[in-house]
Amino acid sequence: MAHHAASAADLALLDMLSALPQPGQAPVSHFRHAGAGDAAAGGSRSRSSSHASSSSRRPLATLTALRRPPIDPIILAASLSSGPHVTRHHFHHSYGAPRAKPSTQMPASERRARQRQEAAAAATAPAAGSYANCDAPAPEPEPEQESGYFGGAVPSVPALTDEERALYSSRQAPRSVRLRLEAEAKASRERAAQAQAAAEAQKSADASAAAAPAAPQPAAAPAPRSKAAEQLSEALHSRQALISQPSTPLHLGALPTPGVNAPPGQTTPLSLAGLSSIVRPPPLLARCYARTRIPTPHGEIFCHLYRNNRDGKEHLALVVDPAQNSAETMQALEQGDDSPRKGAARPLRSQTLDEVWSPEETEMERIVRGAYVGRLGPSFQQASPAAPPRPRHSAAAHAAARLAPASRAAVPEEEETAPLVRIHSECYTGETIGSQRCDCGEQLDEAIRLIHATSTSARPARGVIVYLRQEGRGIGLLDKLMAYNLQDMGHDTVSANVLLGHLPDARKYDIAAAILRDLGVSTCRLLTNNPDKMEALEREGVRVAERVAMVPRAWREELGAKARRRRNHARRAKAAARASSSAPRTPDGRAASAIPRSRRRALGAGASMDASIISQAPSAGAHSPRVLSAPGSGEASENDWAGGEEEPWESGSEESGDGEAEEEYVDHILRRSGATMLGASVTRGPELEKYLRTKVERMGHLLDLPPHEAPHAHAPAPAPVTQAQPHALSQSVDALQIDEADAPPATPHEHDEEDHANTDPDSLLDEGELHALAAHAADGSGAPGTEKDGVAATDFAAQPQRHHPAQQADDSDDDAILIERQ
Ligand SMILES: Nc1nc2c(ncn2[C@@H]2O[C@H](COP(=O)(O)OP(=O)(O)OP(=O)(O)O)[C@@H](O)[C@H]2O)c(=O)[nH]1
Repeated sequence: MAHHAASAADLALLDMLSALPQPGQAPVSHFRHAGAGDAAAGGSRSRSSSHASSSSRRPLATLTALRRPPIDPIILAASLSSGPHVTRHHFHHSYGAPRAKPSTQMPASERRARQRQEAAAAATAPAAGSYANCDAPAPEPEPEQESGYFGGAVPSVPALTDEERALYSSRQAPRSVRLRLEAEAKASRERAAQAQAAAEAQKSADASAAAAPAAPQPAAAPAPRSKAAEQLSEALHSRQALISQPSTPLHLGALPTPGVNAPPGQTTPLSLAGLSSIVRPPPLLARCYARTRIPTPHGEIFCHLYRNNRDGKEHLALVVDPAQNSAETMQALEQGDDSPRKGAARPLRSQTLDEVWSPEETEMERIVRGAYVGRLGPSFQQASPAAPPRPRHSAAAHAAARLAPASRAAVPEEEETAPLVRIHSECYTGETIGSQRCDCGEQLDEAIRLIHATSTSARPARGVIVYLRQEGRGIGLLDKLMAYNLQDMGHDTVSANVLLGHLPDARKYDIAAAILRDLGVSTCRLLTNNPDKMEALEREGVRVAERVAMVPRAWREELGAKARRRRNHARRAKAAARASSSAPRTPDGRAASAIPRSRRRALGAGASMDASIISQAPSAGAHSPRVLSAPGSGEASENDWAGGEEEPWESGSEESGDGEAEEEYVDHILRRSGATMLGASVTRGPELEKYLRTKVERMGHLLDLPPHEAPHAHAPAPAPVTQAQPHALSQSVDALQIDEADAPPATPHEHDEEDHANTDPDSLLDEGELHALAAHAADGSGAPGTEKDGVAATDFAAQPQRHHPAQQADDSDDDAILIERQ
């Protein structure tokens, strides 16, 4: 590097850095902010002696303006103590004789004269402290009293201790070494290429001159490599070997994630330098750190907390499978009987949880983190059989193994027992504060409920919800909140994401697949409408045997109600004719008219909500969702939830007065639906409709829009908004306004329909109904079915109450209910 003379500013800076305190004065590195005491001290100080103090103290105004010390004390301390390689050009140089620093208070004429003097001196001799002195012989030591900047004795710099050296020394090789290594690596690459070319040339020459084989060319002797280069290449090779051998047992050990609480005494191949990031990310490893039982209103689940070496987040798996705690099954697994008994599914049990993390780990420690069998109790604590770390396969290896002919033969049996799986992404707003902008809370609740609903007399419920911490489709809560503001300005979820510089969906599912693999899930029935999730899982080696649709509750309710209204109309006409001869009675002998209207409405709505467990009508296609059977409704029903066929609980309920279907409904609607979270009941509203429509129309979600949501012929689907459209925002707001203006006015008939729907007996319970039910329970005539399940109707009066337009129309009905009761 070319050396140049230091300017006056350079010197001023160096002076300040190297200013050392006079005896009895505060050291430079203290940088005390000037307080009242300082001000007083400063005030009494003479101007001539203010040099040192101006270095160690800064005027109050400057400090206040900067709000920080003038020089970072840490950097200063590091440069003062870290040794020659850091401060070579400053610390080890002689600065020559001290020179007075131009004071800002100096008269201008004096200052200019001084500068002229300095310039003349600089022109004739190398400036003190300049790089020109680098290789000059060390100057004669000057008398001590003259060598100090202040004319006083300069205390010698204490020698560095080893600890300090270790603390401050850079771990990066000096640039010269790095350049040399690079050059060597390049040269060796070139030599290898030359050798290969020579070998190929030789081969072809051999082939052409078969009769007279040419004398072998002497191979180019490999140039001797430096030790550092050898080490580097060795580390790279072992890293690559690790990655290319997916079946090598990889003990998770200390994950390279900050804050990860790794079990002690484990070493990991991942600790091989930071070189992995140069080559490619290390193999994904996910480990279950804790498992615990959570009783939910839907049933028991086991919450597993996973950590991984990819994103530093704690993801969860909610597992439903009573078999996971069976000591017998675990024993069989321990003895190497990996194959499930005929017809029985392999328990959904975390492999990493049962591993022994260190030889020092006690049984109690294992139990506390969840590695136990049976049901924990004060007098029962049994650790799970200690599993040795088993080889974990990469996604690619898993996918390859799955496609092997032997495992293909096993697929049909697997399909039968494949657990219901949902990959759910965190949504604070939807799940925790009950946002009606999305249906995330509802979907999580529905997934837990559906998994429990798979329980039959022959087979217990079995399924997993992988709860990924990918808030806002992977863009984080902050950006999601900003996306909501853009949505309020007229954008949809896709264009809002794009405007914020994200993909419409920035999520990944590799960690979800790793978690599923750890739980022993290789084939699943996936609860989703999102084709990306299915593809991602397949790519990661988890087979999606079937898609089970997630139909928004509001849509099911609405469409089911419409169909039922048509059917019930005819029925009511028949019933009215019969009513004239004999009044219908309830199972407990009361006349139907004695049942509060709210309850009758609730009973009528049963069909729609029970239809919630029936997936979307099957249609042609590889991923057509299968219809799930309703709990207690017997066999799987092929009913079209949107309305053609009669639902099982409807048949005869009006005619026979059988209260079973009604109780089933009350059980479901009051105890189960929306029981887990604030935002989990039924999500509704125009914003939700827009959210869902965007998913279907712009993100390819496999969901049929209900008739009122189907795109209007006059309103073309909005074009995708890209970052290149500067006026995208205003265009889209305009489009929104046009949309509204273009909408055909509602006919009086439509209004009738809407009012009818709002007060229709098929609609869900609203606030008034809940109050009425609570009051009914309080006067001793609690709804049958609610008490049967151990949940009093009064409990539900305390449930979060929803306000929606339908409710206003219902208010008058609620008055009627109260009057009826009196
Ligand atoms: N960026 C963005 N994300 C949203 C918005 N509304 C909801 N989300 C997020 O979208 C995610 C919803 O994901 P999932 O519940 O897995 O559902 P999905 O991807 O729609 O697919 P399904 O499996 O069919 O339910 C959650 O992380 C929400 O936080 C929005 O307006 N913008």
